[in-house]
Amino acid sequence: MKTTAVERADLARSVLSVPPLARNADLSLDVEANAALIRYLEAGGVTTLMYGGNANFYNIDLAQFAETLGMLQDKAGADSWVIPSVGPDYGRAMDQVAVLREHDAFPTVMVLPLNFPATPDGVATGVRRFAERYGKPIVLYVKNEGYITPELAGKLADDGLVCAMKYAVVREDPSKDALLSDILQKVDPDMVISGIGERPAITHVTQFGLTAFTSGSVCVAPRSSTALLHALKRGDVAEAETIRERFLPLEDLRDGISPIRVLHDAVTLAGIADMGPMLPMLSNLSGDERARVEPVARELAALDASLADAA
Ligand SMILES: N[C@@H](CC=O)C(=O)O
Repeated sequence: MKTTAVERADLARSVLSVPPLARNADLSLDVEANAALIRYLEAGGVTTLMYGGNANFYNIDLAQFAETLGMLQDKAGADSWVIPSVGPDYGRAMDQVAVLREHDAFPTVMVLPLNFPATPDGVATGVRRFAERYGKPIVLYVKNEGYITPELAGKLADDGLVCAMKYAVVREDPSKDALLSDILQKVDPDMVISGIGERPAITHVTQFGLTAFTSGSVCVAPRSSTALLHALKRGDVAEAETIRERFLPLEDLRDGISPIRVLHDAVTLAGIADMGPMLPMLSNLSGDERARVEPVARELAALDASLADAA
């Protein structure tokens, strides 16, 4: 596992996968299933694993947070980079520093965005205090308009407290995004990652100059998502658009039902690894929903497997 400090080049090296977390029936960690998903991603060329929303780190308790860090350190490949998440609330994030000190190998963590009422000044202060206590620059996750101002985000970056920003404000038309434009006046685009999967990734990279993208559906189709990243890097937008199309049936289901729940069960239904039950406050798909997701997930995984066969 990568243990060295984050460099700009690290961000663009791989699609930043955002995997679900596999659990046994009693909600304990299913180590073998998590390892199987990690191996599936790595075999598809994905070496960055960010455990955040799709793994429901929002609701993980402190003991299982520690256990998960140990498991990820143990199961990630030698060249892989694992980014766990902390928060989303301030007190919990500060408490998690003690656990991170016992698992000091991780180069950074992402601070999850809080849905409870918050102010930009309060968020900037909370992130600053967390990063100072942690002692390493963090990944700032901007998911909503008004969460933090471009100026405050830029100040955190200038002060060396932020090594990357995950930008995930959903827009009807991602090419029209005044907030992102303003952020890029204050934060180096090399530090900013498109954070909403394959759908807006091409626009974010080609029009705004973002450095790479995060994806949940990469956990079903790692080769395809990696091919999309490579196409973008060599400027082949037409090829990138063609690859992106493959993801839209699953992304449509995710957006229509629940991005996190559909991904969790899609990994199971595609036969990649059994993710098991979801940690409260989330729950697995209904029978009807599973019936809609299964063929789509299987088709995407099969398409991805055909890329391996062709290689
Ligand atoms: N939310 C996006 C990207 C990850 O954060 C996804 O799940 O595809």
